[in-house]
Amino acid sequence: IKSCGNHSCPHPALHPLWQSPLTIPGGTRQSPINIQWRDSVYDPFLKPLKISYDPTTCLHIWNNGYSFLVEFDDSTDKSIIVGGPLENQYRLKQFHFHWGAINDWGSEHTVDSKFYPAELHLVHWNAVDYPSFEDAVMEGNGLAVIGVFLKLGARHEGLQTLVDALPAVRHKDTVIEFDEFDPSCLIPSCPDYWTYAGSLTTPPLTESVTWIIKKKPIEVDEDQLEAFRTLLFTSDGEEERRMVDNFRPLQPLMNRTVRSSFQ
Ligand SMILES: NS(=O)(=O)N=C1NCCCN1
Ligand SMILES: [Zn+2]
Repeated sequence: IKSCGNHSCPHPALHPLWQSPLTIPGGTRQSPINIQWRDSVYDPFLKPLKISYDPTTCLHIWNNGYSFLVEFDDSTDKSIIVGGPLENQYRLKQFHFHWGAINDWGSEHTVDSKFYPAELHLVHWNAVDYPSFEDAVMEGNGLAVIGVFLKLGARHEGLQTLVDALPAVRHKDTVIEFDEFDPSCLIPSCPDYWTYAGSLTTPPLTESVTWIIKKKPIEVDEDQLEAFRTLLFTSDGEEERRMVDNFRPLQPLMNRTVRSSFQ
């Protein structure tokens, strides 16, 4: 995607960078969506989600010009999730965040039309059926993304390890080694989640994601959210553009039902 040039940016949801021309033409299962709590359907056959991450699979943290992401060695089944709505196990590839310029918005999914100030995505791929992440990205059951909402509250000690590394990846395409991090510290212990069939929310926007959205948010403090907002979309030497409002507009639900794991 080209940078959006230097026009004044309208409301983030209208920002051309995230606008519909990039939606897969004829898309019937695009993400993100608004989760209307009362329209979600309790499914008693949904299993608890089982998460087992090995912190030694953590590789590096980098700024890819959309977000900052922590990438994992996905050459083995050391860091996986299984259960929940999933038919088999999925390998952790990376996690990243989406956030706003201010605390009134920033998440990609909304709950009863409420935005959270940020949202964490843990991206996994189906290594049982497909040989690589790149292959899985093209398949309807190729990916599973856990979404966790961030709300303003107490400081999150696990997140602080990440926040402390952000100045080193301030510019697009900067990377630092990052190891021994267990992202399960960022996932609420409450087992409740919603799940639905959707898509990636950044290119290639493919309709390959089983979304698992945790009902309970994690709490982070104002300084930690502000640290996200010190990152840049731009490379070193370019005119600085703050990395904020990196969330895609809500997409139509169309013929989909959101299931809940709880009553
Ligand atoms: N925000 S998202 O849906 O996770 N989008 C992604 N696009 C590229 C691969 C990883 N994830
Ligand atoms: Zn994301």
